[in-house]
Amino acid sequence: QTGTVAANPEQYDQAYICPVTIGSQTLHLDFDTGSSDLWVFSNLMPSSEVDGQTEFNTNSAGATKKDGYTWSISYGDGSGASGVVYADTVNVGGATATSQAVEAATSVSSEFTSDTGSDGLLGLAFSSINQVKPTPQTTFFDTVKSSLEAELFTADLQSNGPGSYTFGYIDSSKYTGSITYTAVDNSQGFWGFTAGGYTVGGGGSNSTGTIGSAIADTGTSLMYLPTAAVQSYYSQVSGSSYSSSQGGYIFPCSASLPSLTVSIGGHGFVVPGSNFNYSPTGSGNTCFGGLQENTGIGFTIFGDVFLRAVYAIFDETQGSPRIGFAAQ
Ligand SMILES: O=C(CCCl)NNC1=[NH+]CCN1
Repeated sequence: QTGTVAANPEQYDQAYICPVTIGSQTLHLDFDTGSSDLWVFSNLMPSSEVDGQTEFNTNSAGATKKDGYTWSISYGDGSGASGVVYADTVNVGGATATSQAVEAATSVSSEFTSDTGSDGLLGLAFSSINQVKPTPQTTFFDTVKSSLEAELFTADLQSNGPGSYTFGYIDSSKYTGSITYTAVDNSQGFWGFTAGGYTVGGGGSNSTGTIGSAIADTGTSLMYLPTAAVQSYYSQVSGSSYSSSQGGYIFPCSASLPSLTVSIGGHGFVVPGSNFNYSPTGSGNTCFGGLQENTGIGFTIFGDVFLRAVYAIFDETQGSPRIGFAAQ
């Protein structure tokens, strides 16, 4: 089988939300290659923590409670959720898991309550970091992958317009040129890979360092790189500065933003300057940068700001996982 589902950006491309059918309900979930739990708002939550989201009905006929199973998760941005576990049929654009662990929230943090466009998350990292106790559950991809035409999924994220995820096949209309594959280190449960040198702007190679180990994370809005690369970038943006009150680099919204080219698997991938204007700060006609320092996160994260510039293939067809990128 295969699946194809639209990926609809929230405001400022903060996250990408996809329709998922669970039993007879359709919920809109944030597909997240940086985590491994499929969790949903549910009827078990206090109404004070729900702001218009669709709630999974744990009393529906097809939902089977997994007694004694619980979960609790916290994300890199400090948000979190917790609850209990059911099994139900989950259909993503035609790819169907007949008995998928659906983690019903009993509580969510304020970030999720206020994210009114999302009814939960669908984790697409490795099942080794699933947070269900006493027994970790498989991700949707792990549950269905043996039944897919090919054991892979792809992400085509667009700026300010619908993109898509596919399961089981590569859509050759979504990219130009060839796909560059590179090995994945999933020892920490993420789609980890090694990135090489970088160049700021279209000029010659002006980078000195290399980026090193990184993760591909559709659940993170921005791109977080080592300090040297980030300082090198903003040195080319007039009027930019680090704002401790805003918690990152900002610049005049009228600033001209250079592109950033990153070498992965020996191929240079260009992130256009426009990707680095994330959102207005709300003060002084300054804008918040889509590129920020990785200090304090512990990971270099190629989030949506990068992934919008490429077609990404998350591939387990070779036995060992690999990730592929192509220009789009
Ligand atoms: O938690 C992370 C970072 C992993 Cl290093 N990404 N996924 C996510 N989901 C919601 C917010 N962020």
